Amino acid sequence: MRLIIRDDKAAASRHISDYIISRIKSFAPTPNKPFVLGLPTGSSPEGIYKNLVRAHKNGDISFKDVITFNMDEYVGIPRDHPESYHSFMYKHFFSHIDIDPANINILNGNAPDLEEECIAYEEKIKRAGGIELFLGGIGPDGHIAFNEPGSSLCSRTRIKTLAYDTILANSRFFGHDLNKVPKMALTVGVQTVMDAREVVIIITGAHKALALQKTIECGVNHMWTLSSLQMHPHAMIVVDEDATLELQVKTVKYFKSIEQVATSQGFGQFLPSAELTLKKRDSVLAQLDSPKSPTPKSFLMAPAPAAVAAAPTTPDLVPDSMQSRLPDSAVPVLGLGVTAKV
Ligand SMILES: N[C@@H]1[C@@H](O)[C@H](O)[C@@H](COP(=O)(O)O)O[C@@H]1O
Repeated sequence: MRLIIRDDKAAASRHISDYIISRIKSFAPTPNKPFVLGLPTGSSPEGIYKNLVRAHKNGDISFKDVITFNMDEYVGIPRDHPESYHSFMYKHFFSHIDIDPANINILNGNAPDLEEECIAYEEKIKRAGGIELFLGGIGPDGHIAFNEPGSSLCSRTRIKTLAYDTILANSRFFGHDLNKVPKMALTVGVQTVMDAREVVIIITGAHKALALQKTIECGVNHMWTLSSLQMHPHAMIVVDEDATLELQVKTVKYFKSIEQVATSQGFGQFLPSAELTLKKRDSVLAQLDSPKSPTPKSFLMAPAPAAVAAAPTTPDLVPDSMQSRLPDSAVPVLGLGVTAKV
């Protein structure tokens, strides 16, 4: 998991919108190979949508060959209700970009058979080839989509009763009247999110600091459903400084240094395309199976001690802020050809 820490919400949003744009561009979607994007609602992603709309208007990105699947929708309020997630998505995103309306998928909280609606949604995701990147936010209790505390970490799209905390948190959109907040929703499951090839989450504000701490520093736990991301091979959480308030200083420094070192080495959040990974795998298997290419004997031999001792230190591997923490003399590190100061 990557944790990216930015000074404030605007910078965190910018990081994510730039990242989504570069992912879509490098994927180079076509009508036959669309980019499948999972999307959230809420105040957290508003800045991201604003940036994506601006980039589209500047001619920097097209959503023509992008298929979207939204995370969730309330049950029982009209589609055109100003607080429905349909309305939210059109207001903040879909009405301002060149997406084909046929490519927009949002759960229908007024479907005659809600269970069928959920089954069909999972099937549609599968038929679209699976979600390439799922963007999400979280509730203060650590829920992802509407997967409230105690949700099964294997859950799929289904009908969900909302927790009192969530009803309370969302009442701000309904004139602070708890009676007006829908009590049920349709939501993708934790497993639906986990099945995405990549998950990117935005978390900002001190009121979400405990949820971030539980997600990152504690174990995988159904009471904090986002903690399931610890089991995802490509997860990135982007936060502002306020959201880190409950984290240990050590955790914050660790993730900051990881980002610094990775950037200095030219590794951002790099995700090779699924096709490229498969091609590489085929080529590796072919090499392993080929009698012509055994591992060269010279590679298997121990490195010459003189060469190890003479190897230069590699300050590039250590960010500037940590240079002063390096001890003084250089010694070889486990024959890796890398030396560190002691
Ligand atoms: N179902 C949504 C979630 O998907 C969202 O992450 C959460 C946080 O919203 P906000 O970003 O406004 O804090 O609200 C709702 O519960």
